[in-house]
Amino acid sequence: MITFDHVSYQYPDGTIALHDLSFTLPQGKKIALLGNNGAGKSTLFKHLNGLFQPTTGTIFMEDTPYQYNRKGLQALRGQVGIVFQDPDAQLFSGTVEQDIAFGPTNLGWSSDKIHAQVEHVITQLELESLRKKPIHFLSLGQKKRVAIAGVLAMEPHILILDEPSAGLDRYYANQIMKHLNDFHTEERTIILSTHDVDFAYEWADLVLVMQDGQMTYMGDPVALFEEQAILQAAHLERPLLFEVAKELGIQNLADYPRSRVQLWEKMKRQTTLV
Ligand SMILES: Nc1ncnc2c1ncn2[C@@H]1O[C@H](COP(=O)(O)OP(=O)(O)OP(=O)(O)O)[C@@H](O)[C@H]1O
Repeated sequence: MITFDHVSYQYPDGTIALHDLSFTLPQGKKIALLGNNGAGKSTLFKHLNGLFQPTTGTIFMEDTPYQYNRKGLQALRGQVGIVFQDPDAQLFSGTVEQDIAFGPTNLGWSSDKIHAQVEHVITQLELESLRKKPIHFLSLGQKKRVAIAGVLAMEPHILILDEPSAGLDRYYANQIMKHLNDFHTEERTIILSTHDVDFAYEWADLVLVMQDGQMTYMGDPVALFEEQAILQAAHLERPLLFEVAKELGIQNLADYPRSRVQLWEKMKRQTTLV
């Protein structure tokens, strides 16, 4: 559980990117952060793993304020893993397998555990054919998958991903989401930013909306898409499934399937019954 208490952040050029944010991110949820370009999503994420320190306000892990000294940051980064929007910001070792091993090595794990973990994520993310390849020869989408593999290998309790599917083709975007769902447990929180409202509606337990450095919504994904004023201000459209339900005159949207597969099953059942 991470809590922001009146957190603001100002870049050195004077831009205020976070305005007095106070909220708690509960443990074990799948959280989608929505917001248009420049809303403050990446800036917020960089605070979650201690890369940025608030200009004013405090961030807590459980009840303990973040410590920005070497020891505090090392402990924090064992718990909070982040995948940046730009994979070049986090890949620096020679080959794919060396890069994936880098994080677990920094956590001081035994070589057996590191080896087992690296093998596991290489298989999971279908990186066998690339394992010996130098990072700088990889395509953007391949780099992104390696960056995600490197963070998954550390098994963080809180996993943050800044637009994980941007730059990936549909096959790998779906694969990544499947692996994230497998990775998610009641103890592990996944927080990702996305511009894809359809995906957020289907996937998330909890949705956050940012606009101009402020949090304008935090709550249930179904309730969000009834909030026309918030959607308009954040330039968000309604998800297709939500629109379909509305079109069909369904009143209780909370009971309506948020997954395409469930919706399809429901429609098939209804058609057979009619
Ligand atoms: N290094 C920086 N110096 C000054 N201003 C910055 C810097 N980085 C970001 N900003 C500004 O901070 C604000 C928030 O930017 P941020 O990158 O957090 O937004 P975002 O929601 O992640 O956007 P996107 O969806 O485009 O990735 C923007 O106004 C941006 O111009």
